[in-house]
Amino acid sequence: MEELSAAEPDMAETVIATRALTKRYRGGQLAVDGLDLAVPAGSVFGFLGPNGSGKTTTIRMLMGLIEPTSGTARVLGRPMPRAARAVLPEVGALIEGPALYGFLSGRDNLQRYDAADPTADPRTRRARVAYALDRVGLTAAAGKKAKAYSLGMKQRLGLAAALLQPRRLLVLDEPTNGLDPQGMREIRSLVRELASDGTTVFLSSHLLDEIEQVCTHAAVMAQGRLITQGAVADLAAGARGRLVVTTPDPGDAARVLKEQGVGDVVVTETGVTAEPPDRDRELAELNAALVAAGVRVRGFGVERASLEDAFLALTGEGFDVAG
Ligand SMILES: Nc1ncnc2c1ncn2[C@@H]1O[C@H](COP(=O)(O)OP(=O)(O)OP(=O)(O)O)[C@@H](O)[C@H]1O
Repeated sequence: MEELSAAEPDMAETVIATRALTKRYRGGQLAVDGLDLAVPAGSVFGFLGPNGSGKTTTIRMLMGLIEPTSGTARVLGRPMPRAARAVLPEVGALIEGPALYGFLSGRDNLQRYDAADPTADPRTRRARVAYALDRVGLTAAAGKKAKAYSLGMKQRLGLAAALLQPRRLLVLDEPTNGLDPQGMREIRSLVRELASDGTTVFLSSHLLDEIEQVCTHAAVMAQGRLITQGAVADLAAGARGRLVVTTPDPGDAARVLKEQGVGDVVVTETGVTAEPPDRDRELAELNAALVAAGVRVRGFGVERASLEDAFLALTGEGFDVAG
């Protein structure tokens, strides 16, 4: 039997699949360059990249809002934009902030939204709206005018609109952009809840730690190209962690580690970090060498690699959140 290569994931289990997807804007800007994306069913998939890396352009192609210059995109197994009519009713999307009427209450906004859907039965509208409000925790504030909502509440109302119908896939473009930490937490826990019901969630973000906290899978973009994708745990495991020594004697600690041949020794506020040795035995020896040299070691160990470490290892540069 022929084996499937990594570039040909099992379509049945892949909710979003693109092949060499490319977008060159009229001005000549190559915004997305040969993208092969594979989003597994049931995942919370983080689409990560600094501003301008091509995330929104990709999402707009996936939703059939713009045509790719070349390459293909399949969403829920169907080609986009050709099958947009059949596919989009099963996709809830929150792109570039929700369009809301500030003078209407949250509830009335949802009523209007639901009424605009020709497939939505007016007799069950009230129940659908009540359910969606409850889902995003806005029942108590449903009667307030949307213009009085905080940014986080507006964002949740936008999500409620996406949840009026049962969806197999949710596509959220920077859902926590501009929110305060509390608002970000609310959206994150909502995303987790939705995912636990089996909905695949595809969300873009320029925040590494956000992806790490909420996503099972991720793809990393830079300048229109895919750098890597896969399970978050695997991505992070691909990078080595850091040796972290907590000590009030960082200068001495750094000197001893360098003498022991340890690479990339960096003095921090609380001690020293460095490249970890390859074997555990060497780790114990390093600790012994520090103590023998009179360094007061308060903490010593290897910290698990983060997605940021993985990104650094892949690109050789920091993740520039400002783009
Ligand atoms: N309509 C357009 N016409 C021409 N160039 C565009 C257009 N939209 C985006 N671009 C350019 O394409 C590149 C990718 O932009 P895109 O918005 O897809 O990135 P992004 O990762 O979503 O960033 P952001 O988070 O800032 O939206 C950028 O260089 C941008 O300037």
